[in-house]
Amino acid sequence: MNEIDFAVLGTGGIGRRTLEVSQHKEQLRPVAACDRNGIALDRDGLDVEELLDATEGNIAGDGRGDTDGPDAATDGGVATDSGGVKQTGEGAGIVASEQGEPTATPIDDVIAVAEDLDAVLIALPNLEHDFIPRIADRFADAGYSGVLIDVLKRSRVIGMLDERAETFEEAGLTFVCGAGATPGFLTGAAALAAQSFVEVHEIDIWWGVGLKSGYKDNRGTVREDIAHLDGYDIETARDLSDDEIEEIVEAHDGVLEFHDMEHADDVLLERAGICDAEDVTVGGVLDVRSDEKPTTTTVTVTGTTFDGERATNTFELGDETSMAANVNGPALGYLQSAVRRNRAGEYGVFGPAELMPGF
Ligand SMILES: NC(=O)c1ccc[n+]([C@@H]2O[C@H](COP(=O)([O-])OP(=O)(O)OC[C@H]3O[C@@H](n4cnc5c(N)ncnc54)[C@H](O)[C@@H]3O)[C@@H](O)[C@H]2O)c1
Repeated sequence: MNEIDFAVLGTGGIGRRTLEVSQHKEQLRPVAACDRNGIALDRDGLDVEELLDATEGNIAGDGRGDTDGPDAATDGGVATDSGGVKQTGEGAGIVASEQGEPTATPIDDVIAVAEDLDAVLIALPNLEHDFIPRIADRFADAGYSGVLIDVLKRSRVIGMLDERAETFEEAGLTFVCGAGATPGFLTGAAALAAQSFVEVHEIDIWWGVGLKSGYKDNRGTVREDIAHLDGYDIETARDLSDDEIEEIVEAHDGVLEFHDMEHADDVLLERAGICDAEDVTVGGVLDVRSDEKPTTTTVTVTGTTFDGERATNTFELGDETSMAANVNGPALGYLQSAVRRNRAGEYGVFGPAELMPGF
């Protein structure tokens, strides 16, 4: 496959690792990356190592994905150090890199060079449900006709993207939604595990993540997960200060357990025709004090075979595989498949249960 030039929107806990994992994929060339405060651009390929060094422990933002302002892209503000985040160089995030330029309009700046891009991976926080759909609108309005791919989690966003399918088709845009680990990798695994059956009764996704780098380096991820705890929702989670988040983590001794999460695995499996959304459950355990997984990530698919046997197929991840590996490997794998589809003239909205990721 020909080389793929891609951009990453958001270089926090996920986006930084996207860039790092892409270094292991010959055909992928990261040429643009932005965060809330800045943008790095190089048509010959970013110096990923330099960018990662400059942003180590130095992520611009508070995990909110601020959408204030007239064009709803960024507040252009400067992140503060309130969460104990080390600031290296001047300013926060990408602007600390030699390649970074400050900007008040990072997403617009990527859109301005989008005609040179084959794909754009969106690794932005998602505490406003229409944030990513609105970003997609802006790429489509600007005439972008490549791949957009996100790692968002919430079920209700998928419908908002589906509503835009016709617009994407007309624009020649291929959108892959929910293409991280869960939803994403594990949704795809469930779709594959379902193939033994003629009827699927139940799909259970149970994940374990150990993230010693904690809230300060994974702000969007931890803030959004807290929204699933009893007594919280995305509005209350969005309003929490960094200190309040650290207090919640402290109150749980660093281990947060979640049940019945609103993860889009359910609607993505339903739209792929595998089972009803209500037959899918997602839960898991996040340990922000240790890199060791607190529980093994498992997907179980229970169904009935054509000859009447009821059985459960199980897919399990190795405990040594990190969240960064299980989100970014698949996200880049789906990105490659999506570029193939796009080049073959297939446009619209796809979910991770509908295409196999490339390697
Ligand atoms: N599907 C999965 O399996 C999976 C797993 C983990 C995380 N995620 C999702 O990935 C997303 C990112 O999480 P994270 O922990 O990397 O977040 P983070 O807070 O560490 O990083 C977010 C990045 O986005 C940038 N940003 C925020 N608002 C912006 C704006 N308006 N314009 C430009 N840049 C902006 C920030 O500067 C930062 O670089 C979250 O939505 C999280 O839920 C998905």
